[in-house]
Amino acid sequence: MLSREEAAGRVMVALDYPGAASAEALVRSLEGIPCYMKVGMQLFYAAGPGFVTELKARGYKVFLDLKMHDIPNTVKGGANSIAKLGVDMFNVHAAGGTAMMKAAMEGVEAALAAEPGLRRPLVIAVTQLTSTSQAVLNDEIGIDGSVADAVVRYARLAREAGLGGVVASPQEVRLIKEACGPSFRTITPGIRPAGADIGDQSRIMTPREALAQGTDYMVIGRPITAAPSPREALETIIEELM
Ligand SMILES: O=C(O)c1cc(=O)[nH]c(=O)n1[C@@H]1O[C@H](COP(=O)(O)O)[C@@H](O)[C@H]1O
Repeated sequence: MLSREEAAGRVMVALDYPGAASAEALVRSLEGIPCYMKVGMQLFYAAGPGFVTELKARGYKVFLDLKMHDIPNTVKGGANSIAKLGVDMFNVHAAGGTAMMKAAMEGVEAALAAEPGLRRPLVIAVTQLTSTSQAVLNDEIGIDGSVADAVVRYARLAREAGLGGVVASPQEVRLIKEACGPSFRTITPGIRPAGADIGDQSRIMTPREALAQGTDYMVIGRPITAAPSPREALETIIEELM
């Protein structure tokens, strides 16, 4: 059983908006609910780091979702810059390999060494995007085997590189925890309350199902942001988790 506060803390609201004004309106509509805020590419590329530091200054937990995937030296520099923003969590693509993920950790360590007192962010790796189906993985991308196998392989790499968790669908949470241990965090998008539009997601579960799998955090965007009342939609999800 989760308390209301614990349940809210498991939800990461995806602020997928074209600019600061619309994102700010959503943040204001959820005021007082202790959920995580996720800033992704659309908002970050438009509003910049100022929006992130502003959320932190107002006491929000922030997941900066920029999914870095580049050569190790570049990712090290990117991770260094992100760590200096004081975010709680950020991600890279596990497909960049162990050297790239280790470089991300080095970038964080360098930032912490340069600025003692900086918050240590949890660095996580994206495994297989939750929009990727089994058929797309095998027939289009050309990776053989099951999605779950690919996800677990990436999760093991991320753990070996010293990362704290992975992004995957809730359908793979149990296998990830088995392979990497209970304290290795799972962050799961692909969350759809019963009856909600699936949209471009492929590997989905309801909030309650995802929680039952043992997920640590669930990333939820449109089921909240596109609802007539985002606050009511979030409250309903929180109730479902309690
Ligand atoms: O890293 C992510 O957050 C992410 C990884 C992934 O595999 N799938 C995925 O949907 N996401 C993000 O999670 C959010 C899901 O949004 P909705 O589909 O609107 O609930 C979006 O902001 C995506 O960018």
